[in-house]
Amino acid sequence: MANQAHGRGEGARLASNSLDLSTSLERSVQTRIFKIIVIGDSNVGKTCLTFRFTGGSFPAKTEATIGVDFREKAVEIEGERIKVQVWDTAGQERFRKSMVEHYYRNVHAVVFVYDVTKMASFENLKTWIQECNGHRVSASVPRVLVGNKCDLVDQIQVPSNMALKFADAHNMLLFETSAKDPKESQNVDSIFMCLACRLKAQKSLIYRNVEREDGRVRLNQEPNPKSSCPC
Ligand SMILES: Nc1nc2c(ncn2[C@@H]2O[C@H](COP(=O)(O)OP(=O)(O)OP(=O)(O)O)[C@@H](O)[C@H]2O)c(=O)[nH]1
Ligand SMILES: [Mg+2]
Repeated sequence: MANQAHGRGEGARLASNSLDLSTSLERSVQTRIFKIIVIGDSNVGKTCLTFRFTGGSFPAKTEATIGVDFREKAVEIEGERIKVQVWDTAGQERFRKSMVEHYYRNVHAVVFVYDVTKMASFENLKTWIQECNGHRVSASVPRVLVGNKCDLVDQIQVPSNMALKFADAHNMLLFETSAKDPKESQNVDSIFMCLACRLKAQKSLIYRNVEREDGRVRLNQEPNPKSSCPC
């Protein structure tokens, strides 16, 4: 009797263990990773923006990025857990040249950053876009423009309307924000959340098209019309 009870307990434990294992396997298999690169001149605040998004604070001190720093954040969009992998790239030519190929390989989205208090960093965006295009980044890869350091209100050199015009001409959304100002942290989050939402919707559309070709229908892959996308 005791054995039987023990046997049942063991069986139940085994079943529950294998259920746990399959659930966690399923979860890890299903977690999609979106690679987002952050590009722009040195000193515009790429490291601070990525730190604000993934760590929730403004770093007390930063040094010029060498090569790349990876930061990851798991987010949940419409019930799906997604890993946003942010590639914080180096703005200085000498610290990036051996890495450039890696930045653009299999990239899912691009964030171009300029400093609103430094006109040169805005003018250089043309060069950054050229570099991106030169690495055969597909037109379907979403791109956004970020004007950082808006907290320095007395020093602004790049007017919003000029930035908006540029963003429109390049089919990008514009975010003007500050990595430093805690009141702007939600705005910083929405840069990455907006891209993650777009990528999720894009991939859902791809599934749907493929399945139509197969002659099958899976309604649960349809994009949600009541999307919680922040943009
Ligand atoms: N006032 C203000 N300063 C900022 C902001 N973001 C960054 N900074 C400052 O700008 C400087 C450069 O920031 P980083 O984030 O290291 O710049 P970066 O673009 O990563 O530079 P590289 O790694 O060399 O490409 C640091 O002194 C930051 O404290 C901001 O929103 N407001
Ligand atoms: Mg940096």
